[in-house]
Amino acid sequence: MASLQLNLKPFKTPTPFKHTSSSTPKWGKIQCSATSTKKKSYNITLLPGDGIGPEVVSVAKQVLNLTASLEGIEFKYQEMPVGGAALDLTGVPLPEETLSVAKQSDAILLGAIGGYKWDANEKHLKPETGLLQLREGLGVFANLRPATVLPQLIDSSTLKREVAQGVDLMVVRELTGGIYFGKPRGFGKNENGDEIGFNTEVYATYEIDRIARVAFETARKRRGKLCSVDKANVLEASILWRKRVTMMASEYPDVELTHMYVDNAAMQLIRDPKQFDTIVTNNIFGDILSDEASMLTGSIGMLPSASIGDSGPGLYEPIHGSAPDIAGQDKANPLATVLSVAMLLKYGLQEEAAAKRIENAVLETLDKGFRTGDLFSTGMRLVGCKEMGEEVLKSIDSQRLAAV
Ligand SMILES: NC(=O)C1=CN([C@@H]2O[C@H](COP(=O)(O)OP(=O)(O)OC[C@H]3O[C@@H](n4cnc5c(N)ncnc54)[C@H](O)[C@@H]3O)[C@@H](O)[C@H]2O)C=CC1
Ligand SMILES: CC(C)CC(=O)C(=O)O
Ligand SMILES: [Mg+2]
Repeated sequence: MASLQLNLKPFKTPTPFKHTSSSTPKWGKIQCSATSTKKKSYNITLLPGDGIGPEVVSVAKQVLNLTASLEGIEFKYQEMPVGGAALDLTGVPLPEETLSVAKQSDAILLGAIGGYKWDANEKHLKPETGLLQLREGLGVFANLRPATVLPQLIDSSTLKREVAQGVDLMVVRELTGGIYFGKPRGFGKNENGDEIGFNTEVYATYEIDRIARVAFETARKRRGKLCSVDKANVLEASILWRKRVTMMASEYPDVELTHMYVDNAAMQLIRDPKQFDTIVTNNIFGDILSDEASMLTGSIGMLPSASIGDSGPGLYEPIHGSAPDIAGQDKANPLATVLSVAMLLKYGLQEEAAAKRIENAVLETLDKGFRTGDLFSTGMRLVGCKEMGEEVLKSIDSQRLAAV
Protein backbone atom coordinates (compact mmCIF):
# COMPACT_ATOMS: atom_id res chain seq x y z
CA MET A 1 0.00 0.00 0.00
CA ALA A 2 1.31 3.43 -0.91
CA SER A 3 2.00 5.70 2.00
CA LEU A 4 0.34 9.04 2.57
CA GLN A 5 3.08 11.61 2.02
CA LEU A 6 1.60 14.35 4.13
CA ASN A 7 4.88 15.15 5.88
CA LEU A 8 2.96 16.50 8.81
CA LYS A 9 5.61 16.52 11.46
CA PRO A 10 4.58 18.37 14.60
CA PHE A 11 6.33 21.64 15.20
CA LYS A 12 9.10 22.09 17.71
CA THR A 13 9.12 25.39 19.56
CA PRO A 14 10.87 27.88 17.30
CA THR A 15 12.77 30.05 19.77
CA PRO A 16 11.90 33.50 18.40
CA PHE A 17 8.16 32.98 19.01
CA LYS A 18 6.57 35.38 21.43
CA HIS A 19 4.34 33.48 23.85
CA THR A 20 1.51 35.67 25.00
CA SER A 21 -0.10 33.19 27.37
CA SER A 22 1.09 30.90 30.08
CA SER A 23 -0.40 27.81 28.42
CA THR A 24 1.98 25.47 26.62
CA PRO A 25 2.61 26.37 22.99
CA LYS A 26 1.29 23.67 20.72
CA TRP A 27 4.54 22.94 18.99
CA GLY A 28 6.38 22.94 22.27
CA LYS A 29 4.09 20.49 24.03
CA ILE A 30 6.05 17.55 25.32
CA GLN A 31 4.11 14.34 25.51
CA CYS A 32 4.88 12.45 28.72
CA SER A 33 5.65 8.81 28.17
CA ALA A 34 2.96 6.46 29.44
CA THR A 35 4.33 5.60 32.85
CA SER A 36 0.90 5.67 34.46
CA THR A 37 -1.93 3.32 33.54
CA LYS A 38 -4.47 6.12 33.58
CA LYS A 39 -6.17 6.59 30.21
CA LYS A 40 -5.20 9.81 28.48
CA SER A 41 -8.31 11.89 28.08
CA TYR A 42 -8.82 14.85 25.75
CA ASN A 43 -11.61 17.40 25.49
CA ILE A 44 -12.63 17.97 21.90
CA THR A 45 -14.98 20.74 20.80
CA LEU A 46 -17.06 19.74 17.81
CA LEU A 47 -18.42 22.54 15.64
CA PRO A 48 -20.44 20.81 12.89
CA GLY A 49 -21.77 24.10 11.45
CA ASP A 50 -23.93 24.11 8.34
CA GLY A 51 -24.66 22.24 5.12
CA ILE A 52 -22.48 19.14 4.81
CA GLY A 53 -20.63 20.13 8.01
CA PRO A 54 -22.74 17.92 10.33
CA GLU A 55 -22.51 14.99 7.85
CA VAL A 56 -18.71 14.99 7.64
CA VAL A 57 -18.20 15.74 11.34
CA SER A 58 -20.44 12.81 12.25
CA VAL A 59 -18.15 10.49 10.26
CA ALA A 60 -15.06 12.07 11.79
CA LYS A 61 -16.40 11.59 15.31
CA GLN A 62 -16.92 7.86 14.69
CA VAL A 63 -13.36 7.66 13.38
CA LEU A 64 -12.07 9.43 16.49
CA ASN A 65 -14.03 7.09 18.76
CA LEU A 66 -12.79 3.88 17.16
CA THR A 67 -9.21 5.17 17.05
CA ALA A 68 -9.43 6.15 20.70
CA SER A 69 -10.59 2.69 21.73
CA LEU A 70 -7.67 1.11 19.86
CA GLU A 71 -5.08 3.54 21.18
CA GLY A 72 -6.29 3.41 24.77
CA ILE A 73 -7.17 7.08 24.83
CA GLU A 74 -10.44 8.82 25.54
CA PHE A 75 -12.22 11.76 23.94
CA LYS A 76 -14.83 13.86 25.67
CA TYR A 77 -16.86 15.97 23.28
CA GLN A 78 -18.72 19.19 23.53
CA GLU A 79 -20.76 20.05 20.48
CA MET A 80 -21.43 23.76 20.04
CA PRO A 81 -23.30 25.87 17.47
CA VAL A 82 -21.44 28.12 15.03
CA GLY A 83 -22.24 29.81 11.71
CA GLY A 84 -25.76 29.74 10.32
CA ALA A 85 -26.85 27.17 12.89
CA ALA A 86 -25.79 29.56 15.67
CA LEU A 87 -27.39 32.56 13.93
CA ASP A 88 -30.72 30.75 13.84
CA LEU A 89 -30.39 29.63 17.44
CA THR A 90 -28.94 32.72 19.12
CA GLY A 91 -28.91 35.59 16.62
CA VAL A 92 -25.10 35.64 16.37
CA PRO A 93 -22.78 33.42 14.27
CA LEU A 94 -20.30 32.86 17.12
CA PRO A 95 -21.97 32.74 20.53
CA GLU A 96 -19.67 33.66 23.43
CA GLU A 97 -20.20 30.22 24.94
CA THR A 98 -19.01 28.49 21.77
CA LEU A 99 -15.75 30.44 21.81
CA SER A 100 -15.28 29.93 25.51
CA VAL A 101 -15.83 26.15 25.33
CA ALA A 102 -13.55 25.94 22.29
CA LYS A 103 -10.76 27.87 24.05
CA GLN A 104 -10.88 25.52 27.03
CA SER A 105 -10.66 22.34 24.97
CA ASP A 106 -7.59 20.46 23.77
CA ALA A 107 -8.55 20.71 20.12
CA ILE A 108 -11.43 21.86 17.94
CA LEU A 109 -12.93 20.14 14.91
CA LEU A 110 -15.01 22.27 12.57
CA GLY A 111 -17.20 21.07 9.69
CA ALA A 112 -18.17 24.03 7.53
CA ILE A 113 -20.15 27.23 7.69
CA GLY A 114 -22.63 29.06 5.47
CA GLY A 115 -25.35 28.36 2.95
CA TYR A 116 -27.96 29.83 0.58
CA LYS A 117 -30.39 30.47 3.42
CA TRP A 118 -28.22 33.22 4.92
CA ASP A 119 -26.96 34.73 1.65
CA ALA A 120 -29.95 36.99 0.96
CA ASN A 121 -29.33 40.05 3.12
CA GLU A 122 -26.02 41.51 2.02
CA LYS A 123 -25.67 43.88 4.98
CA HIS A 124 -26.76 41.44 7.67
CA LEU A 125 -24.52 39.32 9.87
CA LYS A 126 -23.28 36.33 7.90
CA PRO A 127 -22.49 32.82 9.11
CA GLU A 128 -18.99 33.27 7.68
CA THR A 129 -18.39 36.18 10.09
CA GLY A 130 -18.59 33.57 12.84
CA LEU A 131 -15.74 31.64 11.26
CA LEU A 132 -13.55 34.73 11.07
CA GLN A 133 -14.39 35.59 14.69
CA LEU A 134 -13.58 32.04 15.74
CA ARG A 135 -10.17 32.08 14.05
CA GLU A 136 -9.40 35.52 15.50
CA GLY A 137 -10.73 34.57 18.95
CA LEU A 138 -8.55 31.46 19.04
CA GLY A 139 -5.55 33.36 17.66
CA VAL A 140 -4.93 30.69 15.04
CA PHE A 141 -2.91 32.77 12.60
CA ALA A 142 -1.33 29.90 10.63
CA ASN A 143 -3.42 27.66 8.41
CA LEU A 144 -1.60 24.63 7.04
CA ARG A 145 -3.19 23.08 3.98
CA PRO A 146 -1.36 20.06 2.55
CA ALA A 147 -2.14 19.02 -1.02
CA THR A 148 -0.83 15.58 -1.90
CA VAL A 149 -1.62 13.65 -5.05
CA LEU A 150 -2.21 10.11 -3.85
CA PRO A 151 -1.27 7.34 -6.28
CA GLN A 152 -4.77 5.90 -5.74
CA LEU A 153 -6.34 9.12 -7.04
CA ILE A 154 -3.88 10.04 -9.76
CA ASP A 155 -6.53 9.63 -12.45
CA SER A 156 -8.95 11.84 -10.53
CA SER A 157 -6.52 14.75 -10.73
CA THR A 158 -7.41 17.56 -13.12
CA LEU A 159 -3.87 17.27 -14.41
CA LYS A 160 -2.26 14.79 -16.76
CA ARG A 161 -0.79 11.81 -14.93
CA GLU A 162 2.82 12.81 -15.58
CA VAL A 163 2.23 16.34 -14.23
CA ALA A 164 0.24 15.21 -11.18
CA GLN A 165 2.43 12.29 -10.13
CA GLY A 166 4.41 13.05 -6.99
CA VAL A 167 2.80 16.41 -6.17
CA ASP A 168 3.18 17.04 -2.46
CA LEU A 169 2.94 20.63 -1.33
CA MET A 170 1.94 22.60 1.71
CA VAL A 171 0.18 25.94 1.62
CA VAL A 172 0.92 28.00 4.73
CA ARG A 173 -1.84 30.58 4.72
CA GLU A 174 -1.92 33.60 7.02
CA LEU A 175 -5.34 33.31 8.64
CA THR A 176 -6.17 36.19 10.97
CA GLY A 177 -5.06 39.26 9.02
CA GLY A 178 -5.20 40.81 5.58
CA ILE A 179 -8.26 41.87 3.66
CA TYR A 180 -10.70 39.56 5.46
CA PHE A 181 -10.02 41.46 8.69
CA GLY A 182 -8.56 44.84 7.62
CA LYS A 183 -10.19 48.10 8.60
CA PRO A 184 -11.75 50.25 7.28
CA ARG A 185 -14.36 48.03 5.69
CA GLY A 186 -17.98 48.59 4.90
CA PHE A 187 -20.44 50.19 2.54
CA GLY A 188 -20.81 53.84 1.69
CA LYS A 189 -21.03 56.35 -1.12
CA ASN A 190 -18.27 57.85 -3.22
CA GLU A 191 -17.98 61.50 -4.23
CA ASN A 192 -20.35 60.91 -7.17
CA GLY A 193 -22.97 59.40 -4.88
CA ASP A 194 -22.34 55.87 -6.18
CA GLU A 195 -22.75 53.10 -3.65
CA ILE A 196 -19.41 51.53 -2.72
CA GLY A 197 -18.26 48.48 -0.79
CA PHE A 198 -14.70 48.57 0.50
CA ASN A 199 -12.14 46.42 2.31
CA THR A 200 -8.55 46.95 3.32
CA GLU A 201 -5.54 44.71 2.81
CA VAL A 202 -3.30 45.48 5.77
CA TYR A 203 -0.41 43.59 7.37
CA ALA A 204 1.79 44.59 10.29
CA THR A 205 5.36 43.33 10.56
CA TYR A 206 4.55 41.08 13.54
CA GLU A 207 1.84 39.32 11.53
CA ILE A 208 4.17 38.72 8.60
CA ASP A 209 7.06 37.64 10.82
CA ARG A 210 5.10 35.03 12.73
CA ILE A 211 3.59 33.40 9.65
CA ALA A 212 6.96 33.53 7.86
CA ARG A 213 8.51 31.78 10.87
CA VAL A 214 5.95 28.96 10.68
CA ALA A 215 6.57 28.68 6.94
CA PHE A 216 10.37 28.51 7.23
CA GLU A 217 10.06 25.91 10.00
CA THR A 218 7.62 23.92 7.87
CA ALA A 219 9.84 24.07 4.79
CA ARG A 220 12.86 23.04 6.87
CA LYS A 221 11.06 19.86 7.95
CA ARG A 222 9.94 19.16 4.40
CA ARG A 223 12.12 19.51 1.30
CA GLY A 224 13.71 22.83 2.23
CA LYS A 225 12.01 24.97 -0.43
CA LEU A 226 9.83 27.95 0.38
CA CYS A 227 7.97 30.03 -2.18
CA SER A 228 6.47 33.26 -0.87
CA VAL A 229 3.50 34.34 -2.96
CA ASP A 230 2.44 38.00 -3.05
CA LYS A 231 1.45 40.85 -5.34
CA ALA A 232 4.36 43.12 -4.53
CA ASN A 233 4.22 44.72 -7.97
CA VAL A 234 1.03 46.59 -6.97
CA LEU A 235 0.20 46.17 -3.26
CA GLU A 236 1.98 47.97 -0.42
CA ALA A 237 1.03 45.21 2.02
CA SER A 238 2.77 42.76 -0.31
CA ILE A 239 5.89 44.95 -0.58
CA LEU A 240 6.20 44.82 3.21
CA TRP A 241 5.43 41.07 3.13
CA ARG A 242 8.25 40.40 0.68
CA LYS A 243 10.71 42.58 2.63
CA ARG A 244 10.03 40.83 5.95
CA VAL A 245 10.05 37.30 4.49
CA THR A 246 13.35 38.08 2.75
CA MET A 247 14.84 39.41 6.02
CA MET A 248 14.01 36.17 7.81
CA ALA A 249 15.70 34.04 5.17
CA SER A 250 19.15 34.74 6.68
CA GLU A 251 18.07 32.73 9.75
CA TYR A 252 17.29 29.73 7.52
CA PRO A 253 20.31 29.16 5.26
CA ASP A 254 19.11 25.58 4.73
CA VAL A 255 15.83 26.79 3.17
CA GLU A 256 15.80 28.01 -0.41
CA LEU A 257 13.49 31.04 -0.59
CA THR A 258 11.86 32.23 -3.82
CA HIS A 259 9.14 34.82 -4.50
CA MET A 260 6.32 34.67 -6.98
CA TYR A 261 3.43 36.93 -7.90
CA VAL A 262 0.09 35.35 -7.16
CA ASP A 263 -1.22 35.43 -10.72
CA ASN A 264 1.84 33.53 -11.92
CA ALA A 265 1.57 31.14 -8.94
CA ALA A 266 -2.02 30.31 -9.92
CA MET A 267 -0.79 29.43 -13.38
CA GLN A 268 2.34 27.54 -12.21
CA LEU A 269 0.22 25.35 -9.91
CA ILE A 270 -1.45 23.93 -13.00
CA ARG A 271 1.58 23.99 -15.31
CA ASP A 272 4.15 22.39 -13.02
CA PRO A 273 2.96 21.89 -9.42
CA LYS A 274 5.96 19.71 -8.51
CA GLN A 275 8.14 22.85 -8.44
CA PHE A 276 6.42 23.72 -5.12
CA ASP A 277 7.27 22.37 -1.70
CA THR A 278 6.02 24.94 0.83
CA ILE A 279 4.07 28.03 -0.20
CA VAL A 280 3.56 30.92 2.23
CA THR A 281 1.01 33.54 1.42
CA ASN A 282 -1.55 35.95 2.80
CA ASN A 283 -5.10 35.18 3.83
CA ILE A 284 -6.97 35.76 0.58
CA PHE A 285 -4.31 34.36 -1.79
CA GLY A 286 -3.97 31.27 0.41
CA ASP A 287 -7.71 30.77 0.44
CA ILE A 288 -7.87 30.83 -3.35
CA LEU A 289 -4.64 28.97 -4.16
CA SER A 290 -5.48 26.12 -1.76
CA ASP A 291 -8.85 25.53 -3.43
CA GLU A 292 -6.97 25.44 -6.72
CA ALA A 293 -4.37 23.06 -5.29
CA SER A 294 -7.13 20.76 -4.07
CA MET A 295 -8.07 20.00 -7.64
CA LEU A 296 -4.56 18.67 -8.30
CA THR A 297 -5.41 15.97 -5.77
CA GLY A 298 -8.75 15.11 -7.38
CA SER A 299 -11.25 16.93 -5.19
CA ILE A 300 -11.69 19.65 -2.62
CA GLY A 301 -13.20 16.84 -0.56
CA MET A 302 -9.67 15.52 0.04
CA LEU A 303 -7.94 18.53 1.62
CA PRO A 304 -7.64 18.78 5.40
CA SER A 305 -6.25 21.70 7.33
CA ALA A 306 -4.79 22.69 10.67
CA SER A 307 -5.06 26.21 12.04
CA ILE A 308 -2.64 26.95 14.83
CA GLY A 309 -1.48 29.86 16.92
CA ASP A 310 1.29 30.35 19.42
CA SER A 311 -0.82 29.13 22.34
CA GLY A 312 -4.16 27.49 23.03
CA PRO A 313 -5.93 24.77 21.09
CA GLY A 314 -5.74 24.36 17.33
CA LEU A 315 -8.69 24.42 14.95
CA TYR A 316 -8.91 21.55 12.48
CA GLU A 317 -11.18 21.69 9.47
CA PRO A 318 -11.54 20.56 5.87
CA ILE A 319 -10.75 23.37 3.45
CA HIS A 320 -14.10 23.07 1.70
CA GLY A 321 -17.26 24.97 2.51
CA SER A 322 -20.74 23.83 3.43
CA ALA A 323 -21.49 22.65 -0.14
CA PRO A 324 -25.19 23.59 -0.05
CA ASP A 325 -25.67 22.03 -3.50
CA ILE A 326 -25.16 18.53 -2.05
CA ALA A 327 -26.03 19.07 1.61
CA GLY A 328 -28.41 16.57 3.20
CA GLN A 329 -28.02 14.13 0.29
CA ASP A 330 -25.33 11.85 1.75
CA LYS A 331 -23.04 12.79 -1.16
CA ALA A 332 -20.24 14.65 0.65
CA ASN A 333 -16.73 13.25 0.68
CA PRO A 334 -15.86 12.98 4.40
CA LEU A 335 -12.15 12.24 3.84
CA ALA A 336 -10.96 15.87 4.14
CA THR A 337 -12.52 15.95 7.60
CA VAL A 338 -11.20 12.50 8.49
CA LEU A 339 -7.72 13.63 7.46
CA SER A 340 -8.25 16.82 9.50
CA VAL A 341 -8.78 14.52 12.48
CA ALA A 342 -5.42 12.94 11.68
CA MET A 343 -3.87 16.44 11.72
CA LEU A 344 -5.63 17.15 15.02
CA LEU A 345 -4.12 14.03 16.56
CA LYS A 346 -0.67 14.66 15.16
CA TYR A 347 -0.31 18.43 15.54
CA GLY A 348 -2.69 19.13 18.40
CA LEU A 349 -2.34 16.12 20.69
CA GLN A 350 0.98 14.58 19.56
CA GLU A 351 -0.84 11.25 19.14
CA GLU A 352 1.23 10.21 16.12
CA ALA A 353 0.28 6.54 16.16
CA ALA A 354 -3.43 7.33 16.22
CA ALA A 355 -2.99 9.76 13.33
CA LYS A 356 -1.10 7.14 11.33
CA ARG A 357 -3.89 4.61 11.83
CA ILE A 358 -6.35 7.03 10.30
CA GLU A 359 -4.12 7.98 7.37
CA ASN A 360 -3.50 4.30 6.63
CA ALA A 361 -7.22 3.54 6.81
CA VAL A 362 -7.99 6.31 4.31
CA LEU A 363 -5.39 4.90 1.91
CA GLU A 364 -6.68 1.36 2.33
CA THR A 365 -10.26 2.48 1.69
CA LEU A 366 -9.15 4.19 -1.51
CA ASP A 367 -7.05 1.13 -2.43
CA LYS A 368 -10.24 -0.95 -2.22
CA GLY A 369 -11.81 1.36 -4.81
CA PHE A 370 -14.39 3.18 -2.68
CA ARG A 371 -15.14 6.65 -4.05
CA THR A 372 -17.68 9.35 -3.25
CA GLY A 373 -19.22 11.10 -6.28
CA ASP A 374 -16.59 13.85 -6.43
CA LEU A 375 -13.89 11.24 -7.12
CA PHE A 376 -15.86 8.56 -8.91
CA SER A 377 -14.66 7.06 -12.17
CA THR A 378 -15.53 3.89 -14.08
CA GLY A 379 -14.55 0.70 -12.31
CA MET A 380 -14.67 2.28 -8.85
CA ARG A 381 -17.26 1.61 -6.14
CA LEU A 382 -19.58 4.61 -5.68
CA VAL A 383 -20.49 5.26 -2.06
CA GLY A 384 -22.15 8.02 -0.08
CA CYS A 385 -20.73 9.95 2.86
CA LYS A 386 -21.93 7.48 5.50
CA GLU A 387 -20.75 4.39 3.63
CA MET A 388 -17.36 5.95 3.00
CA GLY A 389 -17.17 6.53 6.74
CA GLU A 390 -18.11 2.90 7.43
CA GLU A 391 -15.40 1.71 5.05
CA VAL A 392 -12.79 3.84 6.82
CA LEU A 393 -13.93 2.36 10.14
CA LYS A 394 -13.61 -1.17 8.70
CA SER A 395 -10.09 -0.37 7.55
CA ILE A 396 -9.15 0.97 10.99
CA ASP A 397 -10.59 -2.20 12.49
CA SER A 398 -8.77 -4.46 10.03
CA GLN A 399 -5.46 -2.86 11.06
CA ARG A 400 -6.27 -3.96 14.60
CA LEU A 401 -7.01 -7.50 13.47
CA ALA A 402 -3.79 -7.58 11.46
CA ALA A 403 -1.85 -6.45 14.53
CA VAL A 404 -3.33 -9.16 16.79
N1 LIG B 1 -14.46 26.75 6.09
C1 LIG B 1 -15.71 27.06 5.78
O1 LIG B 1 -16.61 26.92 6.59
C2 LIG B 1 -16.00 27.55 4.42
C3 LIG B 1 -17.27 28.01 4.17
N2 LIG B 1 -17.61 28.38 2.89
C4 LIG B 1 -19.03 28.71 2.69
O2 LIG B 1 -19.67 27.55 2.14
C5 LIG B 1 -20.76 27.95 1.32
C6 LIG B 1 -20.64 27.31 -0.05
O3 LIG B 1 -19.50 27.84 -0.70
P1 LIG B 1 -18.94 27.33 -2.09
O4 LIG B 1 -18.28 28.47 -2.72
O5 LIG B 1 -20.01 26.62 -2.84
O6 LIG B 1 -17.76 26.32 -1.71
P2 LIG B 1 -17.84 24.79 -1.23
O7 LIG B 1 -16.45 24.39 -0.90
O8 LIG B 1 -18.86 24.63 -0.19
O9 LIG B 1 -18.31 23.98 -2.53
C7 LIG B 1 -17.70 24.13 -3.80
C8 LIG B 1 -18.02 22.91 -4.66
O10 LIG B 1 -17.29 21.79 -4.14
C9 LIG B 1 -18.17 20.75 -3.77
N3 LIG B 1 -17.70 20.19 -2.49
C10 LIG B 1 -17.25 20.85 -1.44
N4 LIG B 1 -16.93 20.02 -0.46
C11 LIG B 1 -17.19 18.78 -0.89
C12 LIG B 1 -17.07 17.48 -0.31
N5 LIG B 1 -16.61 17.28 0.92
N6 LIG B 1 -17.44 16.43 -1.07
C13 LIG B 1 -17.88 16.59 -2.32
N7 LIG B 1 -18.02 17.79 -2.92
C14 LIG B 1 -17.67 18.88 -2.21
C15 LIG B 1 -19.54 21.41 -3.61
O11 LIG B 1 -20.57 20.47 -3.82
C16 LIG B 1 -19.48 22.52 -4.63
O12 LIG B 1 -19.85 22.04 -5.90
C17 LIG B 1 -20.71 29.48 1.29
O13 LIG B 1 -21.63 29.96 2.21
C18 LIG B 1 -19.28 29.80 1.69
O14 LIG B 1 -19.14 31.06 2.26
C19 LIG B 1 -16.73 28.28 1.85
C20 LIG B 1 -15.46 27.84 2.08
C21 LIG B 1 -14.98 27.48 3.38
C1 LIG C 1 -15.25 32.45 5.19
C2 LIG C 1 -14.12 32.08 4.25
C3 LIG C 1 -12.92 32.91 4.52
C4 LIG C 1 -13.83 30.64 4.42
C5 LIG C 1 -12.93 30.07 3.39
O1 LIG C 1 -13.18 30.09 2.22
C6 LIG C 1 -11.74 29.38 3.84
O2 LIG C 1 -11.27 29.59 4.94
O3 LIG C 1 -11.20 28.61 3.04
MG1 LIG D 1 -11.85 28.85 1.05
